[in-house]
Amino acid sequence: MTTVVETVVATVRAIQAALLVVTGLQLTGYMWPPSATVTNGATYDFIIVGGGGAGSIIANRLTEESSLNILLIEAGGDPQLEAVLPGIFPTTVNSAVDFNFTSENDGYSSQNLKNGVAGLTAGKMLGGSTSLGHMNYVRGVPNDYAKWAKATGDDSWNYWNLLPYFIRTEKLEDPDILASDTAQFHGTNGFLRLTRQPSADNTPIFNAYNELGINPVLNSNDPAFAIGISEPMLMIADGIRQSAAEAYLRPIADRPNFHLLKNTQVTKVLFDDNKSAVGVEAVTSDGETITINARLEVILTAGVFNTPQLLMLSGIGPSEHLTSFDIPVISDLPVGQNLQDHIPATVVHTLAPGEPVTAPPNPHVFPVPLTIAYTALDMNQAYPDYQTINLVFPPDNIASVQICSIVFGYKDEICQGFFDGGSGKSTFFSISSMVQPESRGEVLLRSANPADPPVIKHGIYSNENDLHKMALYLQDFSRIVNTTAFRDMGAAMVELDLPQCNDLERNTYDYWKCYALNMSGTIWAYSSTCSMGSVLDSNLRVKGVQRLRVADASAMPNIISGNANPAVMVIAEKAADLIKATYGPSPRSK
Ligand SMILES: Cc1cc2nc3c(=O)[nH]c(=O)nc-3n(C[C@H](O)[C@H](O)[C@H](O)COP(=O)(O)OP(=O)(O)OC[C@H]3O[C@@H](n4cnc5c(N)ncnc54)[C@H](O)[C@@H]3O)c2cc1C
Repeated sequence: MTTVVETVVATVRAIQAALLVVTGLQLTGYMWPPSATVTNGATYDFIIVGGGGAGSIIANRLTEESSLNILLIEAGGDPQLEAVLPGIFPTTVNSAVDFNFTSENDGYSSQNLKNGVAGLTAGKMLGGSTSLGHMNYVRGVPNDYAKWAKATGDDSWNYWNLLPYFIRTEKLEDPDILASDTAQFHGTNGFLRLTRQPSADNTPIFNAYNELGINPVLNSNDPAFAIGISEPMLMIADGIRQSAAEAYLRPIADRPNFHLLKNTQVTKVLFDDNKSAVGVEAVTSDGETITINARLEVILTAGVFNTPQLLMLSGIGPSEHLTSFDIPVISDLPVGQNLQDHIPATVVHTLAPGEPVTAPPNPHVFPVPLTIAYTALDMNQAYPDYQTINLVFPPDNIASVQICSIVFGYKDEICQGFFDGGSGKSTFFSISSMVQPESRGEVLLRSANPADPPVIKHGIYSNENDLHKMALYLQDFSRIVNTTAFRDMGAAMVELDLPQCNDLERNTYDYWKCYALNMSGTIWAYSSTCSMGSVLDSNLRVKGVQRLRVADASAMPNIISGNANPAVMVIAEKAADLIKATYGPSPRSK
């Protein structure tokens, strides 16, 4: 007999196939800048590789200087309907607009995920992962950025010096926050429109957290906020996803100095004898290999997995690893070596029928009521230990299966267990993630062929201390079921059949440790594979070579405790300023 999970997965696959057909109609084509005609041997002042979260911003800012000619090269094409409508993000996973990377099965962690691996989704289209991400906008705490300043030895990377960049990016449209004392920390004239989606359904959740000593917070981007629960800002406005493509590329479509080459994969950065980056090699949509010259700089913004792969293919990386693929070494650097990710595990509670009442689905909004809590075992800490994303699903709602099976990639029997356990009731779906992991993974070359995906060793729980801490965090979170607010809603945790943990007494440290080890995958906050301080200097320049920068999520020295994208945006905004400062107002004279 076909299970609910199998039916839902088959339905999503059918929707994806239908959307692929709709793609041919190019319904969203009018929204995006057209592709330029770029001939073999053409020259631009700057070449930006990757039109995602960071690359779109840098393209926007550099083309503000009318004397500069900018080429942005993007491996994917236009974001289609599923990437524009915020409510149907699960249909983008494992589709044509996802690079579909996975971690390697380490035979240890993530064993209750399909094939024992985490699905490391990465967007392949204009806007990159911001065109398929989950649109939450939480910057993290000043302590995160203090670590950046320490790692780089450059105070310009601390939170307070980055604050003008946060402000510059934002166009906050939430009336409550704008009327509050914390409005001073936000911008209203930037490109990125931000809203919130308060819901009465979250009230019991706030009450439960309050009982645990975790207070409701209006603004999760208040720099004084480290511990608390809030309805976060969302990168959604007027029913449209505010991807980097929507926010930063659409408005510059008509700039004559902006050139965009879509559906083209850069395969190598080219250097002269002085180790100066002079251009790139790329494969166009019709399979032609071309070279394009950069008069001033090449800027890599291909994301956490592709940027290190591209660097290594170009001779920049760990020398022994490159030599094993007969790649001549130009600069021996620990590229790919510092991969970090939040470490999440999902717990589901059922609520009594009718508790709470949720609105019908609407593709223009975030699909369910959402809160994010930041918690620490030591409540006096200036930074959180773990984050819990709380989603409330109406009874027998298949969206919960989509999130479980497609987005998180849990095995069918796990998602069926969640679904059956919640039958006839609303469910409270909580994803608790360690936000300051000590574990590290790595990105390696699979071969010297750019068409082969990189080897990604996710590395979660490679540091045993993380597993110990995660057990404590899940045990800490489990207290919620005993709050009056949850008891009033008849809440009960859904018991899963976890072969690895079934012999352990429920709710003990050992049980949660087993649960964490087997239920943890990814929450897509990956960062730091080409970190400032080791691979890059604090001006985002690749060490040991000239005229080459990296300015995407891979540049972070360490992961931040919020969502990744706000941090990526400030890196990109600052990169643009650094580049403008280097080349001055008349770059052609340099
Ligand atoms: C499923 C998911 C959910 C997320 N949810 C959130 C969230 O709720 N909030 C949040 O803040 N962050 C979220 N993130 C993270 C956020 O989207 C990323 O941190 C951010 O997009 C990273 O920006 P980037 O520029 O480093 O990479 P990307 O945005 O991934 O952009 C890289 C771009 O480079 C292109 N590219 C790659 N290789 C090449 C090549 N060789 N040649 C040419 N182009 C190339 C890609 O196609 C892509 O467009 C999420 C991410 C994912 C995957």
